[in-house]
Amino acid sequence: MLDQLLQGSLEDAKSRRQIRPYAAVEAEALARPTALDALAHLAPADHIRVIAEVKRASPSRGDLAEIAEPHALASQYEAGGASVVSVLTEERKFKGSLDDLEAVRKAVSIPVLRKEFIGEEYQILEARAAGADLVLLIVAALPQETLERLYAFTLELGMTPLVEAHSADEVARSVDLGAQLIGVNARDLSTFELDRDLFGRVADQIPAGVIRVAESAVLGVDDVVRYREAGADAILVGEALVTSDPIATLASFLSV
Ligand SMILES: O=P(O)(O)OC[C@@H](O)[C@@H](O)c1c[nH]c2ccccc12
Repeated sequence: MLDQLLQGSLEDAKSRRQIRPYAAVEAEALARPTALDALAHLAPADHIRVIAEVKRASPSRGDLAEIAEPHALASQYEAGGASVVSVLTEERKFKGSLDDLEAVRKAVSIPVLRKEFIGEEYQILEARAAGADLVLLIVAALPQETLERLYAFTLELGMTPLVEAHSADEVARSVDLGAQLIGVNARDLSTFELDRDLFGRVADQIPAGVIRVAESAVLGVDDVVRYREAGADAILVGEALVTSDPIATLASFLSV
């Protein structure tokens, strides 16, 4: 499934590239104002940091919310105290788009993450051209060499890579990369199975000073407390926010 998602994202990028060639997107990316310092926004604090996600649907959970105005939702996230907004741009299964990302960028002044199945530089340039400050790099989707290349490319553009792991081995690969922001996804992107204890088992492998993000299946305050106790600096939350009053839900999470 993960491979299928990556191949789909790469095919869609290829179609866009027919219309907006590499050099054109590169020029746009380089003309953007400097990316925001996401690590500063996510620095450990006396409350948990929230990366709030604009997410319409997922292959594991189906349709979640219509979200006709992603920029309005993102503004609520910012008003509610989110540190970063994540925008799913994958079109086929998550019903997102780069247009969503651009609209969100215009609406908020906190950092914005492009959430996509990234496998080549072009997608990272597109992210920067649309105003993203961070991109997701999924360890399970990429050979280490490609991961290293895309990681370095992201840094060259002044952006922050969020490196996502789903096992002890993948956390080790993220640490080897020198990642400063590591996400542990409770959901296996190949089987969609949830492992809510994974973060707690691997958190100690992440060196001090690296920001630790617990991703997926945070539905209520109890989950936030559990992740906080296990050492999470931040959580990445989609479903719980798009299916509730986001301001109230954020307030409850930030009170932990
Ligand atoms: O909606 P949730 O369960 O709160 O999950 C958010 C986020 O962690 C999830 O969307 C996610 C984490 N890693 C990903 C990689 C690709 C697509 C989606 C994801």
